[in-house]
Amino acid sequence: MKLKAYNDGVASKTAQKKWSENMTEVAFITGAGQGIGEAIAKRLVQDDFKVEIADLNLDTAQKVADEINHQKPDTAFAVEVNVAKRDQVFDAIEKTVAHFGDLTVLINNAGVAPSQPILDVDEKTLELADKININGTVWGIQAATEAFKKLGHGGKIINASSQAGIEGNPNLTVYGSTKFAIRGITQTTAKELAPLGITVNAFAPGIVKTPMMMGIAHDVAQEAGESDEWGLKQFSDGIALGRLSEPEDVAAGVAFLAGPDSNYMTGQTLVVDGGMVFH
Ligand SMILES: NC(=O)C1=CN([C@@H]2O[C@H](COP(=O)(O)OP(=O)(O)OC[C@H]3O[C@@H](n4cnc5c(N)ncnc54)[C@H](O)[C@@H]3O)[C@@H](O)[C@H]2O)C=CC1
Ligand SMILES: CC(=O)C(C)=O
Repeated sequence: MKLKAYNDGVASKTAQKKWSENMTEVAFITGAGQGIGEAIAKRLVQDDFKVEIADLNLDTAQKVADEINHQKPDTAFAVEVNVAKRDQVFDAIEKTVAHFGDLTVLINNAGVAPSQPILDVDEKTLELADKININGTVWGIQAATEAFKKLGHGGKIINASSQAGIEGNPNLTVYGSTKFAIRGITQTTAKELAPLGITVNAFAPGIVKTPMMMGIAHDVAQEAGESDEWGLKQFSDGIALGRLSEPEDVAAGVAFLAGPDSNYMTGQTLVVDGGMVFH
């Protein structure tokens, strides 16, 4: 009975309709003011999406939106949001629907990545990472689900995990635990929301050239008294494809999850890491 409900939900008429009638796709992307989120926004606009550039930093979000609108007018809109705050996430998603008239995809991309040896882990760091990476994802899923229900159609939710959420990385106990949690949240909500025609998937990047990764490499290097270059090498050695990831590599995987070719996928984590972890 339950299985049937899941299957009916994923293949529901509303969800199918949304992705087969060439209607406007609208994606809300958190942490889109820089790095991977920015690349996702730019890629989705190429794929004919309208995009909400949601970030804690309104200046960078506005800059990304301006760049996109300059290339393709009226396709991007910036909004300030702290994903750790439930009310702000709901407000920002309501603003998106008010601005674009719809919401079809949520990308919970915003995150922070503290790096500390286990004995240095403190309450404040653990709580902050959980609030942003885990709670922020839950608030996003709730707010998008409410919006999809009000709009009368299904939708797609895509969450940022990491290779560090599939295999443990030294010094990343705090960060890695949040990224393991994202895969759990993705699986449970995929089952729970399938009857509403909502799919939930995650993406797991490897070592991506963004300000976040440069910060982690720096912290690890400081800890060992080595150079930043050495720090980066600790993470980049062992990538089968022999190069670090560009944000655009990840955006291509996310575009697949956001588009119709992934309609029969839910609860999965797409690893885009150049061959680091194999599961
Ligand atoms: N860079 C990498 O190598 C990898 C990154 N990831 C994940 O990909 C996602 C994006 O990472 P990057 O682009 O590298 O990070 P980044 O640090 O370069 O950019 C993150 C963006 O999120 C925003 N942000 C931070 N806290 C926020 C909050 N409370 N509310 C709203 N926005 C907030 C920041 O202002 C920034 O614009 C993260 O979830 C990260 O954990 C996963 C695997 C590897
Ligand atoms: C930042 C990150 O997700 C790593 C190192 O896997």
